[in-house]
Order: sequence, then structure tokens, then C-alpha cells
Amino acid sequence: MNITLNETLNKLRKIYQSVITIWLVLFVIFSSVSVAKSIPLNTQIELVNSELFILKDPKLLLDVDDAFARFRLGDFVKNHNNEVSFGFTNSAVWAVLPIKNTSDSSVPLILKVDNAWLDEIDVFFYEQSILAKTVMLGDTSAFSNRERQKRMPSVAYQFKPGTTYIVMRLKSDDPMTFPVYIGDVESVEEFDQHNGYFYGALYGALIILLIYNLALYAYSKELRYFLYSFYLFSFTAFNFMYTGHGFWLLWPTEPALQQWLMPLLMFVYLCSGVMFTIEYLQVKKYLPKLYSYRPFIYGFLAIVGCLIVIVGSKSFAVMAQLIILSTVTVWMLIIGYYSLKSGNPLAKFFVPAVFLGTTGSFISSMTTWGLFPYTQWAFRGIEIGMLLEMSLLSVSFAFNFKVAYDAKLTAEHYARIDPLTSLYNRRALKELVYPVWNLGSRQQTSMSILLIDLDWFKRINDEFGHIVGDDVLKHVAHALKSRLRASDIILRWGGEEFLVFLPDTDVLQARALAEKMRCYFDENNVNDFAKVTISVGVASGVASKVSFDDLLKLADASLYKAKKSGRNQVVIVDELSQELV
Ligand SMILES: Nc1nc2c(ncn2[C@@H]2O[C@H](COP(=O)(O)OP(=O)(O)OP(=O)(O)O)[C@@H](O)[C@H]2O)c(=O)[nH]1
Repeated sequence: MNITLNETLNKLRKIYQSVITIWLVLFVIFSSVSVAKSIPLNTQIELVNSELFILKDPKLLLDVDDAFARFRLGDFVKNHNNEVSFGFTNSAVWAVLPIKNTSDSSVPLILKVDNAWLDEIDVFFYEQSILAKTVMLGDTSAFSNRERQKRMPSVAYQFKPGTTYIVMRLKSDDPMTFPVYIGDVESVEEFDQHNGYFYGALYGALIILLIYNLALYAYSKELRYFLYSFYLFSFTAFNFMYTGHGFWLLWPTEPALQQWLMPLLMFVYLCSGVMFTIEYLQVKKYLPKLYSYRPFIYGFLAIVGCLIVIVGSKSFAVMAQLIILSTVTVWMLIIGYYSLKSGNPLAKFFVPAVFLGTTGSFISSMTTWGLFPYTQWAFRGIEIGMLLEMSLLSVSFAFNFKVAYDAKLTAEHYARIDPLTSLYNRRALKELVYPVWNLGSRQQTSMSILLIDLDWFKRINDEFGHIVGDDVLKHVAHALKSRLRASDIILRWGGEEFLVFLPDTDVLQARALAEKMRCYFDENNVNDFAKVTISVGVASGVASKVSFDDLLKLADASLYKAKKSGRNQVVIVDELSQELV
């Protein structure tokens, strides 16, 4: 009886175990199949992270068969919230995407991982439980071995009717986002094309800014334009590298280069940012104390660079630099703020520019690390932010150039103005008189020059002092100018000598004007203290027949004669007769 009971219990246990096992297998199969992604024939590209089943493998214990068996046993967790970041920290993550083809023919689709920065992406296609295809898409394998030679890791596959399981093994040294897209060839290519437009526009704009700033440097030889160009170039190179463009287009057979260029270019970008900030914000002038710490700052960066090489670990390099990058960014904002407080006008551009760049990088980093919801635009925040930063800094250069140019024009203007009388001085002769002379020469008109000199001016200085002498000169200048037409030009020619150029004026008109001036001073006091007379040398001629310099010599000779003949008179030499009129 006992034997019969034991046998029966054993049989029941076996049946129970079999039922449970079958139920479990059916549950796993049906639960997987029932949640498998069904594909219509015309599948648009879509993000399928919410369809993934995830299992972390921190100790790297599993091979693909183990992982798939664990999936079938239900050990994987559904990635319900469409999360695309698993915070990889040197551990592997397994992801399974079941795809159910409900049609009765094969459907060609592309699986695409929209991140060019992952070390390992091994993809396995299981048809039922048979491994049908394996591809390695991560940065640790040569790009040239990839079946699809596209910038982002992707693989094409013919999905047979029924369910195919895509098993992925992902590994990265850094916290990393992992957006998985699936779609038909056409929509994936369209997606790639849109990304291509974005990067085309981005690099186009960055290269234009680079050329513009190099041209500014070539023109001005100012170091800050060169350092800015270097900063711009190192960002572009760094971005070109980590967006996968470099691996795709420049070094497809060199996975080791792809791995190490990342920390190297990040380091160059970081150093260029520090050097540019110090030069751009004129730290030497506005924050001299900080400027004196320069050797420590560069020394610190050099130590970090050496440490990265000595440690030789890529994850250490990337982590160390992510920390320094954030520190440098905060440092840039702080010194920008203090420069602003010290009255540096360029800081007005620098602070918002760096703020925009930092905000973009922050959004990208948070998205990459899974702390912000993933969108294509949030993922590209760093590029958009940097483009805004670089553009604003370039605008600041244009502004700075304009300020310098205006200052130069002002300096040039004042170099041509006599500060005492506010008349133009000798330096303005070429610019003011020559064009009018050339016009008169073409039109065959008469031109006249009056050279006017105050008589015995030294005595006024000696008698009343230089201040009164200056005042006399001012009044004389004003009295002379007020007797001229708008088209006449008066210059302070020397100490107490004035040159008046009279376009379209013949000898008689010139003499009349000179006489009118002489009479005025003869009959009036110039100011409350002094009376002064003038001697005037007049020369007239037709511009096409005599040069300006020759006419000036004649006017000078006339003035000399006027002085010799007793002063307070007008003497005229006609250019034709060369005789006194
Ligand atoms: N106050 C003042 N004096 C000036 C200025 N420029 C030149 N002078 C003076 O003008 C005087 C010119 O003296 P001279 O060259 O001997 O000529 P003058 O006394 O006018 O005699 P003649 O020209 O021969 O009639 C000098 O005493 C200069 O110092 C100026 O800007 N201000």
C-alpha cells in the first residue's frame, strides 16, 4: 500500500513538474510572442526602446546563448517607459527585441542604434531558437567590416514570417544612451538624410566661422582671433569624432584610433577653451591676479594629460575629462562674471555665449545619461548650444572690430583737426583740396589760393601772453571762416598762417575777398585786447594749366612780397604773367 502510495505521489510530482515546466515554457513563449513587435509591411522608422527586454550583466558572465536562455526563462525586464539609457558603467547590458512578422513573406528592415559612441554593440538574430546572424557594430571593431557603411551603427535583416528575436549585447565605458530604431530601408535612409542635413548645416556654419576668424587673424595679427579659431576647430574636430563622422569617413580601419581620439580631442578642446578665455577676456588687464596663476592652470592641465597617458585607460580618460570639462565650463562662467564686473565690454558677449554653450552641453549630457527624456533635439543640444556660443563670440569680434575701427576713424579725424581753432590742419590738404582741384582741372575753371599771415603776432604774445595769443588766433580763424562760401576750404597752415583754397574763383574775385578780409582786421579789434592786421599772398590760375604746388609757391611768393612791402596788404601774382598784378 505504502509502495503504491509512494509510486502514486512520485507520478503526481512528475506530472506536476511537467505541467509547471510546460506552463512556464508556454508562458515564456507566449508572453514573449504576445508582446513581440508586430510589423506591418510598410514599417516607418520608430524608436522601439519601450519594446525591449533588458538584463544587466555587471560581471560579464553571460554569452549569447546563456542570455537568450535567460530571456526565455523570463529573467529579462520589460523596458516599459521607453528609457534609452541604461547607465552603462563598464558592465554589459543585454537587450532583446522580439519582432513578429504577421505576413506570409519576408520583410526587409533595418535596425539602427542612433549613437556612434558605444564601445560594443553585438547584435544576434534568433529565428525561434536558432542563431541566424551575428554582427559587431561597436567602436571596438573596424568600421570597414560593417555590412552597412553608414555613420550610425545599423544592420539590415530579412525578417521571416513568425517571430525573430534580436538579442543585443551593449557595453560602454561611459554612461550612455542607447536609442534603438527600426524601420524599412526608405524611412531609415530618410532619417539619415535629415541627420545629414543637420550636420551639413552645422559643419558648414562652423567652417564659415572658422574661415572668418582666421581672416580676422590674418588681417589683425591679434592672438585672440587665432586662439578663437583654434577653439572653434578643436570643438569641430571633437564633434566630428564623437558623432561617428571620423570613423565613417577618415579612419574606418582603425578602431584603436577611434577609441583614443575621443579623450585626446576632448583634451585639446578643453585646453583651447582655457587659452582662448584668458586671451579673449584680456585677463592680464582686467583680472591680473588670476593671470598670475596661469602657470598653475596650464600645469594642472598638463598633469591631467600625463596621467591619462600613464593610466592608459580610456574610461579613466573620459571620466577625468568629463569632470574637468564641467569644472572648466563653470570656471569660464565665473571669470566671465568677474570680467563683466571689472568693466570688460567683451564679457557682455562672453557670459551669455558660454551660458548658451553650457546649457546645450548640459541638456545633451542629461539626455545621454538618461536623466532627461530622450529626443533627437535634446541629444543634439551640445551642437546647437556650441553653434550659438560660437556665433555670439564671432558677433562680439565683429562688434569689437567696429569699435576699434570707429576709434581709428576718430583718431584719424582728430589728427586732421587743429584743436585750437577747430580748423583743418595741413594733413587734411590732400584729402580735402586735391579732389576739388582735380575736378576744376577737368572743367578748366580758375582756382585761387590765399595765404594769410598775421602781422607782428609775436608782439601780441610778448605783450599779452600766450593765452591771449591763442584767443586771437581763435577769433581770427572764426572771422576768416565766416567770410567764406561753403565750398571754400580753410586750413590752419602753420602757427599764425592760414591757407584758403577758393575753387571756381578767378584772380579778381580772389583779390576782392582778400581785400575784404584785410580791411576787416584793419578796422576792427579781434578781441577785447588786441588788434592785428594781416598780410595776404594771392595766387590764381586755371587748374589745367598749373599744378597746385606751383600755385602754392606763387601764393607764398606773394605773401613774402606783402611782408617785405610793409605788411597789412594783399599781393597777387598771376600764374600766367608771374608778375605782380
Ligand atoms: N599764442 C600762440 N602763438 C603762436 C602759436 N603758433 C605760433 N605762435 C607764435 O607766432 C609767432 C610768430 O612769430 P614770427 O614768425 O616772428 O612772426 P610775426 O611776429 O607774426 O611777424 P611777421 O610774420 O614777420 O609779421 C611766434 O611768437 C610763435 O610763438 C599758437 O598756437 N599760439
